[in-house]
Amino acid sequence: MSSASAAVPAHASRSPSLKGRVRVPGDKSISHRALILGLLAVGETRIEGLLEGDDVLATARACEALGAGVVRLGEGSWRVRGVGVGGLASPAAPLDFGNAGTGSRLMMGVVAGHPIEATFDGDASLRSRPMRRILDPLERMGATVVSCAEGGRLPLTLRGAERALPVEYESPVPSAQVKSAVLLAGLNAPGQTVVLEREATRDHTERMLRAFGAEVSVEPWGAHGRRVALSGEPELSAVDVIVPADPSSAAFPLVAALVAPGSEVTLEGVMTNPLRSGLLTTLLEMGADIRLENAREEGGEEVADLLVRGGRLSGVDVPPERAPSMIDEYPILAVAAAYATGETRMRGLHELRVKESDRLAAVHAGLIACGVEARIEGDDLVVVGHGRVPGGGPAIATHLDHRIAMSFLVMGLGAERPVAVDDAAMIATSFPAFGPLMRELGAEIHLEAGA
Ligand SMILES: O=C(O)C1=C[C@@H](OP(=O)(O)O)[C@@H](O)[C@H](O)C1
Ligand SMILES: C=C(OP(=O)(O)O)C(=O)O
Repeated sequence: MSSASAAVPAHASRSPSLKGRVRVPGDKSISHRALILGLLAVGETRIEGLLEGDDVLATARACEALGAGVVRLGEGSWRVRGVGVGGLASPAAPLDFGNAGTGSRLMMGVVAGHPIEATFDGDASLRSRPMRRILDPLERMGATVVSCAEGGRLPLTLRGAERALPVEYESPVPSAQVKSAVLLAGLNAPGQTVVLEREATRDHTERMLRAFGAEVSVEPWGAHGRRVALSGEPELSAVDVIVPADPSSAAFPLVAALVAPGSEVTLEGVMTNPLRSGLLTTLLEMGADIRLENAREEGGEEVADLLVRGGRLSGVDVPPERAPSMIDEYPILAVAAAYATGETRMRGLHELRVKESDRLAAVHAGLIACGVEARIEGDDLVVVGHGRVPGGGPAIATHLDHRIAMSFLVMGLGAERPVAVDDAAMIATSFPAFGPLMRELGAEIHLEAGA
């Protein structure tokens, strides 16, 4: 459905020390959720610091199509006039989610809980991603898949339940998107909807549902998991949401400062929610000089300023149970590992195969193209760092994946020869100001067409 936009080739070359103080844009997960809960609440939700990336803008359009009044007042400042749980209308046209897994999957949960019908579509990357993990629990709650592409993929038409049923659902995959879709469907079901997760995943939906007035209980479950229970049919009331800076975007200037010698960079107000902080834990284990300053709370989330200084890194073993707290950060961790000394083994990365691209394969291929020693062993990625990266290979294939593009551009900042990527256009999905922000710090990153 989304027409393929023209590719934007880009390259990065060895840069002087990075210096400065910057704030990366608002968190993508929280931005999607703020709009969606704004749609489901009664009254006007005021959002400050919304990420204005393509993924989130697609969710804003979908909220409008389902009945919300959505207005942009200024940079990051948005208002959503909601229709309330139960008040949604069938959209007149298919909902185009572009590249966004989170937006499409969470909205499937919303639609599943209402007696309405909607068609979901997206770009070639989103059309290739598995949706059965979402559809299985939603069908149990009473939704019907009217039509879909092979294997339950997009384009897909979903008819929501006439009367949604509460479920107790144990997700076979560690996924905040699955958990969130079930909870959002459960909003319009009587009684308790329960999600059991063997490994705790990001908890923004639970936190925000509470802030909007829903009753949500969270208890430990198993060795690393949680039991999340929502009381259905709450009246959600509009609140003000302040979106903290996205740790998954901060990861790029953070690792850039670590690999460009002599760098000193401060990243302001980065969210430090423990369920999003696996990269920070891992980099500290590798010996990175990162200080958390001015720790505080913003909009119901912990945040801190991160002061990062370049220096030596050592290889480490990253345990599989850490994966949910850094699932989107493995591509950029692989870059840090390439500049480290010794072997880094990242364990249990099966979920990386079903992101915007097969990130395990894409990262491995990119590392090899940059002259870095790396191998895949089962679900593990092993990177053997020698403290230097040759670079200079063919353009890295990014497969419509923003994080692959940004990771390999950061790779180029310390490499002996420039690193090129075939297409940086998708960076606009999560971090539209990546190029200008990195250049402000002194990074030699150049995107064609002035992006
Ligand atoms: O819930 C969310 O906001 C997200 C959950 C994760 O996906 P999974 O739920 O598929 O692990 C993550 O990769 C994605 O970028 C955002
Ligand atoms: C996996 C990601 O996002 P989504 O699933 O929303 O496409 C990501 O941003 O890295």
